[in-house]
Amino acid sequence: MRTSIATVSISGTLTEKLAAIAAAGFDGVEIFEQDFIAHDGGPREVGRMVRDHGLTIELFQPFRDFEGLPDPDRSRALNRARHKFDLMAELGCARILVCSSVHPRALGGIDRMAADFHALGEVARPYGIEVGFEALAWGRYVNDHRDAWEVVRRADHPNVGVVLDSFHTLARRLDPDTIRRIPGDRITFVQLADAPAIEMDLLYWSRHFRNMPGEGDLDVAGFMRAVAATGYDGPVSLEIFNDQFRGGNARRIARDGHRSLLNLMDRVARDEPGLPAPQVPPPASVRGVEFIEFAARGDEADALGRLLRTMGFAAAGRHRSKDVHLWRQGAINVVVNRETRGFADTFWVGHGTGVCDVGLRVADAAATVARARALDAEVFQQEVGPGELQIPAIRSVGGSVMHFLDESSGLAHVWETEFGRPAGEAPAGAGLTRVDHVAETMAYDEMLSWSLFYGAIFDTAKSPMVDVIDPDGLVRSQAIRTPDRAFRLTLNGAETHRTLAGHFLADSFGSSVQHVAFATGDILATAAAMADAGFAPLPMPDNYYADLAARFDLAPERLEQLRRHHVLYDEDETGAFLQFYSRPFAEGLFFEVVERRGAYDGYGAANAAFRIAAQKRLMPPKGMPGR
Ligand SMILES: O=C(O)c1ccc(O)c(O)c1
Ligand SMILES: [Mg+2]
Repeated sequence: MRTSIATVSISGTLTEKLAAIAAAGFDGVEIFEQDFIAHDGGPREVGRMVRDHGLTIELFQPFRDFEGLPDPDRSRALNRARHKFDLMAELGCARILVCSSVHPRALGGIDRMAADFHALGEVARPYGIEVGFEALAWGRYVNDHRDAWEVVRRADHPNVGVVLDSFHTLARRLDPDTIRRIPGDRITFVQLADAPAIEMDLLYWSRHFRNMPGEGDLDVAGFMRAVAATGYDGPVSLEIFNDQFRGGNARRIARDGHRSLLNLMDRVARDEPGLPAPQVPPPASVRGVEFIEFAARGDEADALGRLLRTMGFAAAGRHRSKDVHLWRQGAINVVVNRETRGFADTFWVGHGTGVCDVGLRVADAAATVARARALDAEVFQQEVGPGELQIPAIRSVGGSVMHFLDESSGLAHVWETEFGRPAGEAPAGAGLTRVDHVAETMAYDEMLSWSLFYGAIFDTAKSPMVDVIDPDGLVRSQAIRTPDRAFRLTLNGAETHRTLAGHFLADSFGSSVQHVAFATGDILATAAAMADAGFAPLPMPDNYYADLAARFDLAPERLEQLRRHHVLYDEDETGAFLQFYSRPFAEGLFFEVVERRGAYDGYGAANAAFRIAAQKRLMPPKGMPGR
């Protein structure tokens, strides 16, 4: 499969766009006419610049308002096409996209349009140019790929085919399986884009909100499966009109695009029978969180240790050769790394106290890294000391790392090997059993990147995005989880620096884990045990409990227990959710304790605004000593 991307998808000048596209590993580009016209350099120079990057110009586009016109508009349109074909000859490009007309004088008529395309095919033939007809979702007479194909079929010209664009098909909720009846050799070109499910005008949605396959809510994989079933073997190209991407980092957007295409084609090869076998290991199956590692120093490391102790964790040993300490409870391993060399040190210097490493239990650690590498992730390796295992790892959010452990390769013995403590001998403590979820905070414009990263590498599904109201702005939250819920992750995107998440980003110098939630089977017993050990929960105001009494049918004694332990409550048709929080530590990190009842699958979004307000009350005012 040849990968391609439209220049319109990337920010910057044409020169910058091409450099970013080439660096991301694409094979080719669609030259968007606007990008060419704005460039100061002729078509031969542009053609050379593209080829110097090792790229092919797969398509020139768009050619608008061509079909169904009365004369003299019709002959003018054919003349306009000749000009473009001359230009394409100089560029070195042999495919052009003609998008369906929105011209006020266009007359429609399927045979009239077919005759126009036959005539255009005759003009294109001596140039060796292929013309592809695309149905814009808002086209005047043609706005459905089935009609575009009928025009092409009746045009019956070897230089005329159909262009399929997933956005136009899926946005109009057309059944992508109708593509299966088009012969693959009549498909000139295939464009892919996803988009978030928002009800709005089609043209506006298309020009501002498209995103990479897997970043939105459309069934781009179903669309591409249908295309693959036709036998189409030409380039597959991203065409993403997105306001955020236009202003974003060109290299990151291009890398995300490449990753999304590889991921999509891998999923298609797995799901559509009869295609060549996938080249990379399958999406990794995550079994749970094996450890959370903090980089910390001095007083902050001591304070973290005290906090863990009040939460029921036991000090479970020191690393054989390093200043690294293990805390345990239930199946939870928290590692506090105080080393002044190596990766944790680098992380600490950049971020201060924070989660530098998350260890995941996976089905196959080596295969997980192989898939991540194939999807353009950065493999992480650090020199191992005496008595240490080389555990497969990759770079993750904000320069942190993610390690992978499995049963089969002996990596499960890491605790015994490095700490002299076999797994499974942890105390029950305050009743915390496992990590429920890990919450990462990032700038809003990084959220799609990281949700694609996790979605592509791991076997996960994402929940609809939720808006969380901070007193000083909006925070968006996207949850990602494995099918069995053994691993849950939330990504929180801050739009302003005045939100709690925004402060955290500023104070910890970039994206990283802001909180870790631990699960308990009995939150009131856990809260009581922690209180006995000296734990101070995040205090919630009485107003919150008065409102709970109004919203839910809770017995007064129950409500009083929740209030006493500062436990927040939510319920829906599937079950109930109880949660309480620690007070913030270091640069705004915190812990959460949760109990899920029934099949409750959320994160207490209804409580988030009140939790954030409570946390903000504990923050020292800006400009005061201590900040
Ligand atoms: O928004 C547009 O006009 C437009 C132009 C060309 C395309 O290929 C497309 O999908 C949309
Ligand atoms: Mg298109």
